Amino acid sequence: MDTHVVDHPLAASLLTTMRDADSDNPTFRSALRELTQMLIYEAIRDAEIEVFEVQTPVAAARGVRLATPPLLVPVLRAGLGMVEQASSLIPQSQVGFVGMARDEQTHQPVPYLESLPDDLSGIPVYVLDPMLATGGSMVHTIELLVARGAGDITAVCVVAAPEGVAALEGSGFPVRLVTASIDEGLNEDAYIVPGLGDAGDRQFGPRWI
Ligand SMILES: O=P(O)(O)OC[C@H]1O[C@H](OP(=O)(O)OP(=O)(O)O)[C@H](O)[C@@H]1O
Ligand SMILES: O=c1cc[nH]c(=O)[nH]1
Ligand SMILES: [Mg+2]
Repeated sequence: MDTHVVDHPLAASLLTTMRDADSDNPTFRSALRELTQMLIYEAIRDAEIEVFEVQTPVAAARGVRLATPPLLVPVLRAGLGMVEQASSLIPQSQVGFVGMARDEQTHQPVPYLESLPDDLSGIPVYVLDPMLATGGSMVHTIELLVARGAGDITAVCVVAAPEGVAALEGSGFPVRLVTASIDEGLNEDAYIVPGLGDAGDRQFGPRWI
C-alpha cells in the first residue's frame, strides 16, 4: 500500500497542538482544520489533471484543473472537523457521509449513518478521519465505497497506528494512506499511543450514543 507521511515542520507543529492535553476544544478544532489543509494538499498531489488553455492579460497560458472532481467522505463524528477545509480546497468536490462509533468493549465500529452516491466508479474518494487505530472503522468505510464501485480511495488521517496501517494493507482494497504520523501502537483500550486522545470528544465533547 502506498503510505505517505507528511513530514513538514508546520504539520508537525499543528500535530503537537492537537496532541497537547492542555489544548482546549476550539484550539484542537482549529489545528485540525489547518493540518487538514496540508494533508489534502499532499493527498491531491498525484491526482489526474486536465490541461486547457487560459488567456492571461498578456498571452495564452497552460491552465490546469482536476480531471475528475472527487468525493469527500468524512467519518462522523471526528471527520467532520476536516470536511470544511477539504471542500474549500477542492470547491468542485461533493461530500458523502458515514457515521460510526466504536463499541468501547469490543472496539468494533458500530455504523449509524450511510449517505453515499450509488455509483462511485471512476470517482476518486478521499475518506477523512483523524484517527486510524485498529483500522476497523476505516476498513468498514472502504467496504461501503468499494461496494459502490470505488477503485481509487485515499484515507486521509492525522495519526495512524501501525495496527491500522496493517489492517488497511491486509484488506486488499484499492486504498492509499496520507497521514501526519505513524505512532507507536495501541494501548489496552485500543487508543493510539501517544496519539491525541479521542478526536471526537476533543472537538465536540462526549458522545451520547
Ligand atoms: O481504527 P478504529 O479502531 O476503528 O478507531 C478509529 C475510529 O475511532 C474514532 O471514532 P469514534 O468511534 O471514537 O467516534 P467519534 O468520532 O464519534 O468520537 C475515530 O474518529 C475513528 O473513526
Ligand atoms: O486513539 C484513538 C483511537 C480511536 N479513536 C480516537 O479518537 N482516538
Ligand atoms: Mg470518539
